[in-house]
Amino acid sequence: MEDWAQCLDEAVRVARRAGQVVACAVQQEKCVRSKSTPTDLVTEADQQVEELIISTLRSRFPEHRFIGEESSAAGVKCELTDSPTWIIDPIDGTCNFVHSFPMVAVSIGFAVRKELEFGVIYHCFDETLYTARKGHGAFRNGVRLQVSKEKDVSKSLVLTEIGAKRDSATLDIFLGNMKKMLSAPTHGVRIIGSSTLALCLVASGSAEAYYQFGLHCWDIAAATVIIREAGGVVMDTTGNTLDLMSRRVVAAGTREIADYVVKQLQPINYGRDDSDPDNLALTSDP
Ligand SMILES: O=P(O)(O)O[C@H]1[C@H](O)[C@@H](O)[C@H](O)[C@H](O)[C@@H]1O
Ligand SMILES: [Mg+2]
Ligand SMILES: [Mg+2]
Repeated sequence: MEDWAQCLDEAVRVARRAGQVVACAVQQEKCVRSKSTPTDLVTEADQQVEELIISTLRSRFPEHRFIGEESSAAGVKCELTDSPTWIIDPIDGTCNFVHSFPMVAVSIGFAVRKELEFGVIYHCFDETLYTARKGHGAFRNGVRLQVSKEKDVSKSLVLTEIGAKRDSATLDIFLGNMKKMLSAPTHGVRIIGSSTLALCLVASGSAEAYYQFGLHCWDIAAATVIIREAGGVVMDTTGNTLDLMSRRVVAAGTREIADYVVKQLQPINYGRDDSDPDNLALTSDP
């Protein structure tokens, strides 16, 4: 039985270090560019922090593989194999980072034989550390986490994120999905600009559900372990098993709330993280 505790310890160390770099960089002048769309932002800090994380981990674990948001943006193939693989979002909430809006995290997930083994998410503004290892529970600053056990959707708070596509057809579907949630009626819907921190709020029992089309494997990986180890469910937006590379997710404290959310959603097609670049044309149709 492999023991990945050493890898988890290293992930915590480098996440904290990366988080401190982000917390310093947020006060500096930023060079902002866009990637897939004008609202899909990236800064030099995203690239430098990813380089810091990957170079640190690669020096400790040279035989491991790495999937990073900014490496993928630079053309490195996003491929999950059976090898021990680190799945990294160096700055989750880059738009928030650009605006100094205090919801920004470093997310480091780890998978072996395509199974998620542990996740670490560090909230850079308030130094909150979320950790979870498969079979060992989920924690926030060392205190065990428990999801909300609410089954009644009319007593639920639901979180989502907008995603990068802002064409009219996509926005109609996005707003239609939000209208379905608001007219359930749920207590409310919140968008905080960081999918990983939103998912950690579900793991903490501070919200009952999260759904999104358009996030990536590096947004989902670490948070999935944290929610599952806090007693929650993470699945595909069809209600089937989670597909880490599918760019879509539903997460909830209870299966009942997850199933309700799944039934309301109209899909938005963002393609896949592991599709070839020439398949990206598929993502033009919502
Ligand atoms: O690019 P970063 O790492 O900031 O991640 C965000 C995505 O860019 C958004 O599309 C998505 O909607 C979420 O806000 C996600 O956190
Ligand atoms: Mg990011
Ligand atoms: Mg992200």
